[in-house]
Amino acid sequence: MSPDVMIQLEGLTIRYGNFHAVNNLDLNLYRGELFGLLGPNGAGKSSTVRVLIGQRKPSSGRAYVAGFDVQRQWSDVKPLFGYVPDRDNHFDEFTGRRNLMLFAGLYNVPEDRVDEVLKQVELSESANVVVRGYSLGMRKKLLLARALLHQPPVLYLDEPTANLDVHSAAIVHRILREHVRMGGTALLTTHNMQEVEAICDRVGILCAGKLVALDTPLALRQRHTERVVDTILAGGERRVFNLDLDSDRAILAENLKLGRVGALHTREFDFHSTFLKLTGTAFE
Ligand SMILES: Nc1ncnc2c1ncn2[C@@H]1O[C@H](COP(=O)(O)OP(=O)(O)OP(=O)(O)O)[C@@H](O)[C@H]1O
Repeated sequence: MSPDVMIQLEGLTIRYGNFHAVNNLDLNLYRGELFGLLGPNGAGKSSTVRVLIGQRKPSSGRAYVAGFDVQRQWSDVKPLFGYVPDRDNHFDEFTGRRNLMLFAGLYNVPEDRVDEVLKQVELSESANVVVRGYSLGMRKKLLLARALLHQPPVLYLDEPTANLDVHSAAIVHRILREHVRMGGTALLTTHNMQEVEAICDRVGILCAGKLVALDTPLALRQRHTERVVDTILAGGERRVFNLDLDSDRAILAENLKLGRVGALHTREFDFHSTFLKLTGTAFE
């Protein structure tokens, strides 16, 4: 294994009964990489993460973190990651600080680290408020603070910015980018395509348990973008031309030559369109 590989999935297969939720997945994640695992509902993202956090055994195949086998060397793997689940499990009747103190005790982390992570996620002012009074966004940030406590090299995050306002989402993004800038690895699942384009170094798109795309968001967008222009022709007719089709290009050129194009707008295809195209065609 290359020293830069932090997480390695080898032929990972997860079955529920006869149903393949994840089917023979090979994937390497590197140090210093923020990786987005994408896919429609039911694609197998959470099942994959469940193996990595030790909640589920693979039906076949292997998962390694820093060269340690997740099944066979769990005690070496466990301290290497922090996990932000999609649903929180805080002690509601305790303050934010007390919640973190409990975990600091479990991880043998010095108490001043608690105030550091509270500051990092901008929860210092609410540290002494009971969690029952926290908003959904504050709860999520408290989960991230907990995952960061023991400064693990790997972070797994299940939809880390769901329910967060723009400001809080920006805080999470900044923390994740900082984590990978310092050589850490982050694996996040998300349905937010803007987030993917904004912060992910690479993405893998799962569809029905199989990897259908793996690259940088930009490369995927460039490779799969349809070049489409919307026009309004003389007489008010609206027409869409696909520049990847010879026939459409020829008709558009002819209309331009005859001065019949009143307005022309090139569509900006974003990563959202790329995702829909990749996941849609994968079912065909
Ligand atoms: N415990 C389980 N028992 C049976 N089937 C399951 C179980 N957990 C997941 N599945 C099925 O496995 C498939 C993959 O589920 P998984 O939760 O991994 O998908 P996902 O990509 O995380 O979806 P989402 O985006 O909705 O969270 C789905 O069809 C799901 O119904």
